[in-house]
Amino acid sequence: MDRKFPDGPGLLRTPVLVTGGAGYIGSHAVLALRDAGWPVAVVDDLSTGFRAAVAKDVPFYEGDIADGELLARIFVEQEIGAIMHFAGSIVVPESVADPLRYYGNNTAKSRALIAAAVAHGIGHFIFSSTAAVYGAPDHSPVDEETPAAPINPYGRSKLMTEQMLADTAAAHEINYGVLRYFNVAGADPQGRAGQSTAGATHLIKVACEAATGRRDGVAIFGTDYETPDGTGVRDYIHVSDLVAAHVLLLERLIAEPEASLTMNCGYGRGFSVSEVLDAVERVAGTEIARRTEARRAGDPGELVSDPSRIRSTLPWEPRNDDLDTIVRHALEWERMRTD
Ligand SMILES: NC(=O)c1ccc[n+]([C@@H]2O[C@H](COP(=O)([O-])OP(=O)(O)OC[C@H]3O[C@@H](n4cnc5c(N)ncnc54)[C@H](O)[C@@H]3O)[C@@H](O)[C@H]2O)c1
Ligand SMILES: O=c1ccn([C@@H]2O[C@H](COP(=O)(O)OP(=O)(O)O[C@H]3O[C@H](CO)[C@@H](O)[C@H](O)[C@H]3O)[C@@H](O)[C@H]2O)c(=O)[nH]1
Repeated sequence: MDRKFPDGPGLLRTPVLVTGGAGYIGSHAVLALRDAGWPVAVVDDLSTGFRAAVAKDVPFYEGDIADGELLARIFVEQEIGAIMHFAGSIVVPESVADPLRYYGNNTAKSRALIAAAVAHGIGHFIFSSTAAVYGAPDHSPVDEETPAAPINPYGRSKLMTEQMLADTAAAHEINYGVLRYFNVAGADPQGRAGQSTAGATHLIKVACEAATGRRDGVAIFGTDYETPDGTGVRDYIHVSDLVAAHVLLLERLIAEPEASLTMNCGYGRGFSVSEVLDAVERVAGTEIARRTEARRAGDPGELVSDPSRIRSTLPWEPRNDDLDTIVRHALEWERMRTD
């Protein structure tokens, strides 16, 4: 069997390099790609990821996305034709405290990766961007025409990479897909992957750790936002639906090599911090101690996607658009933890 044509002639499944494939979202992307028959390789420096998150039979390269020699070797050895770029630093308050680290790891190193991709004729590039590029919009939900106006270094570090990609695709033989994720949560419904991040800061993860006794409780960062109950509102998307969108986007980029796309990735509805904690209590069947703290630096009050573009562009049918399902899968993963 030709590994690029597992179903015979038709869709060319070029080998895909997944950067950050040992991380939370990247490890789910590896599963989704393999489930759909794509050959995959991973590069990850294991700074926040875990070797065990990547199956042993997936070619794994431990190293940095800015290491040009390593990338050149991977591109040749694995006959890479497309990149899904998940590697990066992801914590908003950390980016406020240490901005240069974020501009280094998210912007400068993405530039090195994009340069290597161009130099080696890689045709397609999918980038993990973020709703944080919208900053604190004065309306909700936000569509992609909403001017990007990030309010923290994390969002700015990602927006610059979006801009580099647009300029690069205009000048070179590469097309790209930018997906602006809203809040990613949950775990593989089959229990093959989940979020293992040490010292996680994401609300659903933190709440699940509290529900399983790994934390004393949950701090609610701000109860004075202009939202219905005063706590922050976000659009939580199940990680498996998110990575499914990546696979569809890749097919689209290959089918239409002249076209590049920037799309929100969310469900288009928001839940407040209090509603999320209620859901975790409901699903876990246990109470979570809540304490109120001041707003967190760099946090907008409400961020909800308008998903019209992705819904009209890709044949994307989310399967887990339900807060309790997201929480249930996250909790199941949490309960399987052995560390
Ligand atoms: N989790 C979310 O809610 C969310 C929302 C919007 C966007 N994103 C984006 O999605 C991507 C993946 O996020 P995640 O939640 O899986 O985070 P994660 O920390 O679990 O995964 C990131 C992975 O990248 C690796 N990595 C970091 N810097 C690297 C480097 N220089 N070279 C090689 N590997 C490196 C880490 O070891 C880790 O395995 C990030 O780019 C993030 O900005 C995440
Ligand atoms: O212990 C906690 C953690 C979070 N929150 C609140 O919960 C909401 C969600 O916070 P969090 O889960 O930390 O996500 P965000 O800060 O919204 O950022 C996430 O979502 C962004 C896209 O919206 C991504 O770009 C980021 O990488 C990702 O960290 C916010 O209102 C927070 O203030 C709490 O009240 N207590």
